[in-house]
Amino acid sequence: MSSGQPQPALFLSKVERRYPQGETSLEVLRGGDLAIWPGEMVALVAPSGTGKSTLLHLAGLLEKPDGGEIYVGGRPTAAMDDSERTRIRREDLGFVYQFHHLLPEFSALENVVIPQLIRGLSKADARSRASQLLTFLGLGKRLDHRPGELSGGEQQRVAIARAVANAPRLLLADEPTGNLDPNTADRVFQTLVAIVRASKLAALIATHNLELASRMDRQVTIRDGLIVPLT
Ligand SMILES: Nc1ncnc2c1ncn2[C@@H]1O[C@H](COP(=O)(O)OP(=O)(O)OP(=O)(O)O)[C@@H](O)[C@H]1O
Repeated sequence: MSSGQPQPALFLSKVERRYPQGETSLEVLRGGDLAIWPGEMVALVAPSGTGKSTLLHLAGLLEKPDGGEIYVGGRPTAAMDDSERTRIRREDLGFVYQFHHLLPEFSALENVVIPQLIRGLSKADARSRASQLLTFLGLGKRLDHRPGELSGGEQQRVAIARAVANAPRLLLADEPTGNLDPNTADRVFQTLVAIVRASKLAALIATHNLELASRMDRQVTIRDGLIVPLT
C-alpha cells in the first residue's frame, strides 16, 4: 500500500491463523479481509470459539498471522521486529478489555497519565489531557480515587480514558461492557461511542450484545474462517 493515499486505520489482508490440533491443525482464520477506515466503528459479533479473540490479538499485533498481512495506518507489520510492533501498539493502538486491568495502587488520573508519560509527554500535559478525558467521561469528581474506590462502570470508563489517552488510530475492545450489569453496560457503552466519535478514532469492538452492536457503523462476523458482514 502506498502512502499519500488515504489509508485504512486497520487492514487485515488474507489473514490466516491456525493452531496445532493433534496431528492436524485447526484453521481459525482462512484468508479473511477486513478494512476499518478512520472514524469508523465496527462491531465484531460471532459465536463463541469462532475466532474473535484470535482476530483481536492479530489486529493488536499480539500474535502474528500464519499467512497474509496486517497493515496499521497503511504500514505492513508482518516483517516488523518486536520493538517496532511494540512501538505501533503503544502509539497507534488502544486496548479495552472485559476486565479493566487498571493499576490498583494508582489513582484514576494517574492510570490515564502513565501511558502518556511512557509515550514521552510532559507530566503537565499528560495530567491536563487525563483530567479532560476523565471529565468528558463523567469522572471529573473521581480523579483522585483509586480503582478499588470506584464502581465497576467507573473503572471501565477509566480504562476507556486510558486506551484513548495517546490518541491511537484504532481502538480495539474485547467485550468492553461484558462484565457490567445491563444498565451500567449501556451507559459505559454510550460514553465509549461518544469518545470514539469525538476523537474520530477507528474502532473494532467485539461484543455479544446485538443491541450495542447495532449502534455501530457496521457489523461483521466470522463464518468458516472468513470475516463477513453480519446478516
Ligand atoms: N493458543 C491456542 N492453541 C490452540 N487452539 C487455540 C488457541 N487459541 C484459540 N484456540 C482455538 O481457536 C478457536 C478460536 O478461539 P478464540 O479464542 O479466538 O474464539 P472466540 O471467538 O474469541 O471465543 P469466545 O467468544 O468464547 O472468547 C477455538 O476453537 C479455540 O479453542
